[in-house]
Amino acid sequence: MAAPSSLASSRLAAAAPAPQHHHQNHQLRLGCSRRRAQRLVAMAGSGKFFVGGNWKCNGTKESITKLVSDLNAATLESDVDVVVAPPFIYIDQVKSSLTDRIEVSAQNTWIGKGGAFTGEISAEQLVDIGCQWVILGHSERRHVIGEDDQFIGKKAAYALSQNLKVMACIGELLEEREAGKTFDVCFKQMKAFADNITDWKNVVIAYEPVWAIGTGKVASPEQAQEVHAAVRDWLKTNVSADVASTVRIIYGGSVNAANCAELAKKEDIDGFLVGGASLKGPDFATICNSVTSKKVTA
Ligand SMILES: O=C(CO)COP(=O)(O)O
Repeated sequence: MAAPSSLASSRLAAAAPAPQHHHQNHQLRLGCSRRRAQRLVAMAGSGKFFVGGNWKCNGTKESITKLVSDLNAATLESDVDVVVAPPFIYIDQVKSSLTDRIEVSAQNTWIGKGGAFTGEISAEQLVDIGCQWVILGHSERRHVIGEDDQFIGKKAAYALSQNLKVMACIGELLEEREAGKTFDVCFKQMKAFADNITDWKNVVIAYEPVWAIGTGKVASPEQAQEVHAAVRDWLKTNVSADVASTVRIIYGGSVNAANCAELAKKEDIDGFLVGGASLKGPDFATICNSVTSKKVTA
């Protein structure tokens, strides 16, 4: 989505305001709340539903050939941005075989300009091979590899400076949730991003509670909505009302073809970051097309 493409999205079209009584009628007809309708209008161009597939450290040349061919054959709703994140070594293969309808992301990048950093991949190199996005701050990088908030924030600043778009991940551990610290943890992670990001137009925030990742234990729509709304309020207070109303906040953690529609209906859930289910083309397409749930009720 280099330039946010035609927002002939029925989602936005439905929310288009003037004149006022039409706006209200649409809200009634679509069950779309006034706040959401206003937010969608404010998003003007950048507000498409967004679904990312994080393939993590999975796949072979053979399985990725099959997955790409399934994705190429899938019918995707027009009003959804779709991005897949293969392992670094397969990005080139995916770029050269996947439809342009779907953008490509890396799962990590180096913190600055490339050079003598053995084993790292730079933002410049990703841009060079046509990769448009990078996932940063994923919980597996934070908690398995040990990346901290500041390191991740600086990576975001550098990636954006090189014109990579960023999926900025946040989320609490189970013990943090149980200790009532969910908001504290998410806001602290948000602050590290906010300290390093000046322009949010190329940023999507992914809320991924760690206890829901790869566990089959999806957050309930209410649990996810509660955090998404809190993050949006945090942005309003700490960044700007404009960023709060326009940035997309997507949910990740055991999203699948069966649970995506209910989650997608929630007002502040603007899409998904999908792990396991993104390795199955038809399931991933179903999740992308859950944008249709937004059109019915929000
Ligand atoms: O970590 C995730 C996406 O980045 C979520 O993974 P699962 O969908 O496999 O739970």
